[in-house]
Amino acid sequence: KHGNLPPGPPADPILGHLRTFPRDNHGKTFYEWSKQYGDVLHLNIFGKSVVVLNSHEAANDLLDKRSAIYSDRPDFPPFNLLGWDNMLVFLRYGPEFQLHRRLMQQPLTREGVAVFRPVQTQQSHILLQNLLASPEEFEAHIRRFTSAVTLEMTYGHKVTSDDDAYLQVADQMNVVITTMSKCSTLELFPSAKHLPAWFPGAWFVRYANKHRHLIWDMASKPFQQVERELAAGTAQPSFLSMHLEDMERDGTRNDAEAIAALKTASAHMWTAGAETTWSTLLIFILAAARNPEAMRAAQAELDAVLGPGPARLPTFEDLDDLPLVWGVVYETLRFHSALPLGIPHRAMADDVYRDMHIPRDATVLVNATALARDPAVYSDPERFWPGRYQAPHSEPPPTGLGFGFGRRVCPGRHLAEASLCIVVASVLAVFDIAPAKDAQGRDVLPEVRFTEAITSHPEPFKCRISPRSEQARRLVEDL
Ligand code: HEM
Repeated sequence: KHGNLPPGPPADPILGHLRTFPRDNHGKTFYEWSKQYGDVLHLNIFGKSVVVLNSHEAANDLLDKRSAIYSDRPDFPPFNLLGWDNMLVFLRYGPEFQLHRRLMQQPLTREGVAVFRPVQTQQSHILLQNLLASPEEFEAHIRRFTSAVTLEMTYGHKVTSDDDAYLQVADQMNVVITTMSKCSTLELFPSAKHLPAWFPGAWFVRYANKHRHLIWDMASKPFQQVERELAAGTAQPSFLSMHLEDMERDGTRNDAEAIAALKTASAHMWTAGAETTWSTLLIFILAAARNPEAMRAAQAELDAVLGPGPARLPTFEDLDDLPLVWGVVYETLRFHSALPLGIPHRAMADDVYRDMHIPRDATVLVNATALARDPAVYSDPERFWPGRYQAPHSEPPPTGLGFGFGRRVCPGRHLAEASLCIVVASVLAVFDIAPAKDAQGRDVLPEVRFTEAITSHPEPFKCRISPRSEQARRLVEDL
């Protein structure tokens, strides 16, 4: 009655695509399949429909234009076990979703996030100092940047040393997030518990039970501290303090349900924002080490705006004059997404698209690898080319493939873009990033290898990060 399901590779009559479902390289495999079968693919996993969208057209048509029926989420058993099912990212579409979405979105508008600029600027300066002192530890320094920025933006808590108590809880949270995000795409399906033994086992059940208390440490202790600081009049402006002050004003401060939602939303800033921003900044460093020419063009632009040398460090006010720095940020998002298959959506009703039947309850994935190479949108897609977003080429920024679609689009995208942009501008202003050298002094280009999970980041790699000039070194030393 609804027409045929979208095409896909041949399926086993009983197991469906279970054996064909790629165990790694999901994005690349789906992309290859899409060239053969079309941009909308259908897979059957234990009788459950999985639809993979491989073009901007399909993603926009379904997730944006028909968002009224594509804004639900499937269940996420591993994360439910952790007690995270009441976090926005995992919430089913409905009134609770609306409440959490409002809480997240309100302070994080394009204009609203400007209040966090001093925190991002200060922490980016600490990042520069750390990179100068021990450049080979860039991964840890970037981790510290995202942790400190998230803690201060969410709770107004300033990290002043590595022994900071909240930083330690945050570090533990980071480990949990990284470990849990190793759940493969297949483990996200409720049918995962029926998977045969050759699939990764139910390791996450034990792991989740052991670590579920952490999120409450993260949610409760800083929350109480901000309440105390507000009472004493010493609270720094933060996501949480701004919301609590608003609630005081509209008389909802004693509404237990609203307070519980706010506590969860604050902890969620962490689980949703820190890992993704860290991964994306590592992807930037990898891209920079592999594409020094592309970076030199952005560095020339920085010198023109800041004065040669550079004469000073960039500020947020400079960013409007730095289209190539934005180009590097956009190319980083396009080069590899920290969420290569986005976060799964769920179809809330039967639908027909281009004569194809999309069944109700189908899990709908967006394949960022394919969108990054969409011939209708990007020319010469394998080339890392920050200039593609400027006139006369004016290719569109990879907002959808980076931050998602429709009513579930990432509410932290303006905050994330601000962090990415100020770090990329500051790092490129003072450092050259180059491939590591082998024993014979030859360049060793870092390989393009990423971890395979819900979130994804580069496998450990080496590169050289060194000051661009004596003036650049002094600028960082004098911070
Ligand atoms: C570079 C950094 C980031 C990237 C690449 C990223 C990407 C994404 C993507 C692809 C989605 C899925 C959208 C969809 O379902 O269509 C998402 C959702 C989400 N992101 Fe981000 N994000 C980043 C940073 C942040 C930050 C800093 C926050 C903190 C406020 C945040 C909060 C969220 C939340 C709460 C959701 C779930 C929204 C919902 O289900 O309605 N993200 N993000």
